[in-house]
Amino acid sequence: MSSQIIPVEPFDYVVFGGTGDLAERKLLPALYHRQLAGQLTEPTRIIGASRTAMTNEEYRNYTLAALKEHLKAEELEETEVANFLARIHYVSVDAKSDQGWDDLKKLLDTGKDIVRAFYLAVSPSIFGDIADKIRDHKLITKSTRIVVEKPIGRDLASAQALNDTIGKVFKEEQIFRIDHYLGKETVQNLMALRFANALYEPLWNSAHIDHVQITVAESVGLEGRVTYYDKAGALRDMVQNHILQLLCLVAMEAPSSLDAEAVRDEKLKVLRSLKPITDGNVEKQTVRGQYRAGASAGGPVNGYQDELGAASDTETFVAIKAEINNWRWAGVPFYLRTGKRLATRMSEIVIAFKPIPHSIFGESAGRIEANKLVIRLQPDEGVKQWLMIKDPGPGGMRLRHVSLDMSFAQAFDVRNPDAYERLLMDVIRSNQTLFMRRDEVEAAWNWVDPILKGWEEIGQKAQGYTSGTWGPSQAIALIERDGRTWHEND
Ligand SMILES: NC(=O)C1=CN([C@@H]2O[C@H](COP(=O)(O)OP(=O)(O)OC[C@H]3O[C@@H](n4cnc5c(N)ncnc54)[C@H](OP(=O)(O)O)[C@@H]3O)[C@@H](O)[C@H]2O)C=CC1
Ligand SMILES: O=C1O[C@H](COP(=O)(O)O)[C@@H](O)[C@H](O)[C@H]1O
Repeated sequence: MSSQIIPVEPFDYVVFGGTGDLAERKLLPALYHRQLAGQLTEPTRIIGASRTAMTNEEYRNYTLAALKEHLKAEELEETEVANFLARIHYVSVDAKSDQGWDDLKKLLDTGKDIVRAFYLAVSPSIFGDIADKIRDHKLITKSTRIVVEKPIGRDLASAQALNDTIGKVFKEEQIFRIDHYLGKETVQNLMALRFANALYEPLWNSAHIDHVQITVAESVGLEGRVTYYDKAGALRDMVQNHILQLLCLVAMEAPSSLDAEAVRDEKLKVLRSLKPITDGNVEKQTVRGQYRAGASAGGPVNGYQDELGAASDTETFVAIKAEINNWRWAGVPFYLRTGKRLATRMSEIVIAFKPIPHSIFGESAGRIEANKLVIRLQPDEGVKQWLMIKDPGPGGMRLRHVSLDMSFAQAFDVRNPDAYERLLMDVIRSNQTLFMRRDEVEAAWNWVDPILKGWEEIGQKAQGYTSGTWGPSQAIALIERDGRTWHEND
């Protein structure tokens, strides 16, 4: 089964930070995949831009090396690779001086009538410089967009300042704030599951749902992003953006359509309904953790501070009991957790339904488990609905908890595209549905800021946990205090 690929109109994608990690690992491979899928049309160009001096030829070799490193050999079809490399250009540009900007303008002027996208795959500290240079060198055409990577700020004030800086040069409808989780297939499927089926929506509220769990577990550690991560920590790195976006998709009302404003209006209402976690309850409702030496699938691993080479209290794990103050969700806790160097790489959303009100089965039938809907985001994307059924056979009424499984890999014989593939093309299509609007980002910080402040004020320390486990024991206590348990990997 395959879905139809609709080509996009020709574009110039200028990737500031074209020699950086994100471009190498994600952006160039994603754009190549779109070439392979037949989605790129003539005269599309991809223009790397950063300070390093390089010729077009050298950047094509860099791109080829990135494709070889990050894609499977069978994906590198000779003709497609050659066609893709022909689209690649490079301009040495410094965000902080006038170096290279005239060259960039000259190159872009040869594609004046096509869509122009500027991707800021650079440190946020130079977003403002780049936006100003784009304006000063008159690089904005009537079909220009700008793509902004996370982190958008480190608190509400800095996010507002960053949004102001970019907003001085670009209109909101030209600004695409990436949250790559929104580009993941299963995350979009969450909307399909909720709003393309009549089955769940009547049950999707506090009358029928006991609680929700959102877990984004990583088995990797710092992965070289030491300087950034130690200043950020798990709350800023994962919760403020990805996890809150997942929470919004679970909790929002049905938007009137898939239109960007309709969807983002509904997400915003959820963010604004989150009950603040402030000094008084921050200790009870949040857990900070940091990995210590332990094991990963590849063998023994160092602790966070050994990797960092310095003492640090930055959290690499966070668990939170969040609550939403509205009619649909009053009294339904959302347990959130994310961390690095956990037992396995696994992201999932668990909708835990309430138990049946009365059992007609005797004790011999066994324990009746409450229904659960498990939406697996990665790996092994799919959906499992846990139900009670009768154990087959003549041995009387014995009940069993079993799952109806829908594995996407088995149901659809297609490659699961990387999130960036979808998002990069949505920018060209000018579709902002899967991008964050300014007010959403700021509403998310508005909820996160008091937690950060609370941690500082009460001096809440990161609890050590052994690498390769599920985080500090306090995270288990957080949910068990409420008579519930984290869903086990099955
Ligand atoms: N890497 C990842 O997995 C992710 C990254 N991000 C975000 O993406 C952005 C880029 O991250 P990443 O690729 O890891 O960073 P890197 O440090 O690997 O790359 C930074 C890039 O910026 C360029 N650069 C630095 N200074 C200037 C300047 N003055 N003018 C022009 N170009 C400059 C560098 O090239 P040169 O030195 O040649 O100028 C380099 O290409 C960051 O905001 C990060 O938070 C977000 C999610 C994931
Ligand atoms: O944005 C980020 O996401 C990655 C995890 O993304 P995934 O697609 O691999 O689940 C995380 O490792 C990184 O710290 C964070 O900045």
